[in-house]
Amino acid sequence: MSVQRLGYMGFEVADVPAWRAFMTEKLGAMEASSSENSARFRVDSRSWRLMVEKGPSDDISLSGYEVDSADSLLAIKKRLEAHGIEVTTESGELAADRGVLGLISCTDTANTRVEIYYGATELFEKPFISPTGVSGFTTGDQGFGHYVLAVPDIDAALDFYVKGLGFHLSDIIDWKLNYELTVKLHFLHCNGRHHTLALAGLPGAKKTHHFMLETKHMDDVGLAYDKFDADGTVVMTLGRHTNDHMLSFYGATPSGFAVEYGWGARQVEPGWSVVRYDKISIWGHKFVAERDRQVSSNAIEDELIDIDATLSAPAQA
Ligand SMILES: Cc1cccc(O)c1O
Ligand SMILES: [Fe+2]
Repeated sequence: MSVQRLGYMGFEVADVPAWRAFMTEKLGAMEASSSENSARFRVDSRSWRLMVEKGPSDDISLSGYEVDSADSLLAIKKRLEAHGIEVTTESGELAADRGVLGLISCTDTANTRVEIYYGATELFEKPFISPTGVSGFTTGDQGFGHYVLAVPDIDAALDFYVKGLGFHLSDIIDWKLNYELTVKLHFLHCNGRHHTLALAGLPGAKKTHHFMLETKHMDDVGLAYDKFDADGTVVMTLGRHTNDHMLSFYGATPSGFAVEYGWGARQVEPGWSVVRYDKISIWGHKFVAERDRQVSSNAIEDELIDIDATLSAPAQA
């Protein structure tokens, strides 16, 4: 028994209002609930997929993995305990808070909380409607998206997620970040999504490198790209990945890590064989330096203002 799909994620963020605006106005997610210190968001028929709670870390607070039944939940609990991982059976109150029928939890080797549940809440009677008109997000059996974590001990993390939770390796990319630093990225799948989780052996200030949402139409990506470009928050330009062939860009979140917004990924098929890559992208995905971001959006803005001034100037006598 292994985890079946990524059901939800939680982030601890310093600025909840900024995240409420970011999730709805930039990513086109639907606000499910909010208070002064927390908010939850929908991207499909489920009652929620992303949660932010006020706190200083500006980093991942938990991941929530789904299994299909009470029996599966018991089976994964036994698998984890047999692997020496301590598992907590969570209270009915916390399960009710998550909107699930059964909930257990453990902690990964980088001290990140991992929840496993069955019986999430579907809200077909309250259809998902994107506030920015996103056509829809690719979720369902593939879970709601993917995320990349920087971990201090890659072998320990792989043992937890592969031997413990039952992930399978899709492929490896040796990502040459600069002349001195090449990071080995391990891409892991637990369903047809090419990767639900990627691990980088890279002790960093933050655990979260990015989380990813996949849209149903390519134009959803372009329309979102323009929003990030307009306020200078594109972190990596449009590009297409070598391994999952996703067309995507990366934008800055209010917490300093990135969001990847993509479309058109290929899935892991039966008989998939592990390969390796030297590049993360077939084309594109160029880092946008802070200076360039500001210049590009301001320059465009200035140009538009000049054009307006010209158009509105009184005709020369
Ligand atoms: C860095 C990176 C490389 C390949 C696929 C991804 O989704 C990704 O984020
Ligand atoms: Fe990604």
